[in-house]
Amino acid sequence: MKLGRLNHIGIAVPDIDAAIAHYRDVLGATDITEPFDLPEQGVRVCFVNTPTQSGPNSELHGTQLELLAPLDENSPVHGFMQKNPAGGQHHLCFEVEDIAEARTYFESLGKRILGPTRIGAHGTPIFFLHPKDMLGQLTEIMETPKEDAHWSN
Ligand SMILES: CC[C@H](C(=O)O)C(=O)SCCNC(=O)CCNC(=O)[C@H](O)C(C)(C)COP(=O)(O)OP(=O)(O)OC[C@H]1O[C@@H](n2cnc3c(N)ncnc32)[C@H](O)[C@@H]1OP(=O)(O)O
Ligand SMILES: [Co+2]
Repeated sequence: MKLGRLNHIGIAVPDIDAAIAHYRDVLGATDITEPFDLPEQGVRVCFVNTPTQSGPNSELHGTQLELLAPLDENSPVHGFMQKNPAGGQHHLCFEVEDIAEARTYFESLGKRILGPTRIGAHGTPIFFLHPKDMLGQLTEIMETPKEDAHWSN
């Protein structure tokens, strides 16, 4: 399996509107998407796109932050928020060419895969690897979008 780009950094937050105001007003983010609910994933989510090195007006954005708030106590983020009420870095998401091949690969290594492969917030297949098997880092694996989606308002 070949590791692809770091697609996004997942950040859990208690209040997504307050978090948007923080990234906009404190950190000066200019490319933040409207938040939306993903009930099947138990989260409310939005993306903060940072500019590329070539400046904020280029077509492709730089590193993307995925802000996540739990929808209810059944959310997979709920337990994390209980332990980290202020929120914080939640997961890393790496891209791969072929999600099925990647799933077989990690299974062959005995890594715990959390739930079925499903469509994530970027509209492509994802799965998660247990943090205890990944040096304490909850790791999302995502199939590379066929054309790089530019997430903006
Ligand atoms: C909308 C899709 C979007 C996308 O990109 O497309 C997303 O990224 S959605 C993101 C939210 N969804 C998920 O995170 C799904 C996978 N996560 C899970 O299944 C759970 O969160 C799980 C199993 C990782 C943890 O669940 P929970 O906290 O309820 O279980 P435990 O308390 O038993 O935790 C076990 C153990 O792991 C530690 N832990 C929990 N979360 C994290 C984390 N984010 N990073 C590192 N470690 C984590 C927790 O502290 C426990 O450790 P212990 O030493 O036993 O206390
Ligand atoms: Co994610």
